[in-house]
Amino acid sequence: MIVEVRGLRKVYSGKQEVTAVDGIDLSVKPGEIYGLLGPNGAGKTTTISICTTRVIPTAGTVRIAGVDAVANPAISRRAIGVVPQYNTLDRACTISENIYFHCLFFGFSRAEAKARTTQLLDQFHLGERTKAYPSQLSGGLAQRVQIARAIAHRPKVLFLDEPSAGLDPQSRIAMWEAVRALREEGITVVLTTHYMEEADELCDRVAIIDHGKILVEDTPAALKNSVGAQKVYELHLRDRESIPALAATLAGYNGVSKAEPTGDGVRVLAHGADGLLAEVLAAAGPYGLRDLNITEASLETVFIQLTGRDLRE
Ligand SMILES: Nc1ncnc2c1ncn2[C@@H]1O[C@H](COP(=O)(O)OP(=O)(O)OP(=O)(O)O)[C@@H](O)[C@H]1O
Repeated sequence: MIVEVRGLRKVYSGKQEVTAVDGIDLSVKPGEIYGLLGPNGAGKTTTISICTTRVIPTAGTVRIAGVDAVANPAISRRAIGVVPQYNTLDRACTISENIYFHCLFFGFSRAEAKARTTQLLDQFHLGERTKAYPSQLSGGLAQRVQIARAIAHRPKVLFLDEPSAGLDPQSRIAMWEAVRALREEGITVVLTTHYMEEADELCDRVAIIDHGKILVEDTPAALKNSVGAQKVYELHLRDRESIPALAATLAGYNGVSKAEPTGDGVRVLAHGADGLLAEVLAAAGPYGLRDLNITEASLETVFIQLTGRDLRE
């Protein structure tokens, strides 16, 4: 395992103590893209900050490529690259200088730093903007420069904290492609996200995290399979008093793996029996069916099943 986290805890002290990370264990295999998926405040950033030596844990251990990151932060920093949640490019330097000085900082000679900078500018399609300053870049471009800079010293593991926060959909897809290319190069990637599509599309394995704990961890496909349904029907009803009765009726239908009351209706997890939708509609009609939303079972469905909450809440 290239990243091994055991019994990790972080309690922030202050007027009110906050337990941000509450006993996390995780193991990341070399060459995989590993995602921590969870809502805001789940403890993702704190976990990554400890792994990248920026926050000291209250308890627990982190080993990166075999090195104890808490006891030997300076050594383990050579093995990791970090792209934090916010743009940390040096605004007084050009794109090219940001990468070049990073290389010098990690002990490259001037000639090596120059060659590595040229190579990265080319690899990340930044060649036309080498003399631009960070303030002149779009969010997507700045993110690309941050990734290029983070891998300049050839780390084994790249940590990305919410890499697509604030990116438009096109830049997000470009970023996914850049991250997949890093996996091809043999770089292990650990990222945090609260976008279930991102975890699903990009990650080889995902840990769902909430209130500082990992609830489940597996491949996106296995996590979705665990729900035991392909489709989710969200029924919104006018007559709220009858919701429990309707949920109980629907739960007995052939092809329904679960039917549960929600605030204003019933959520039906269905595993694709022919004609089921028509039966559900017929049953819900008398209760004042206001709206129906049908989606594929997703990591969001997994999260809702585990916590009773929406990822976005
Ligand atoms: N420096 C700090 N001091 C006190 N509390 C903190 C500190 N940093 C984070 N927290 C709290 O710890 C909890 C976990 O925060 P963390 O940033 O790790 O979560 P997150 O899942 O990354 O969420 P986000 O995506 O919003 O950053 C939150 O309740 C947060 O308010």
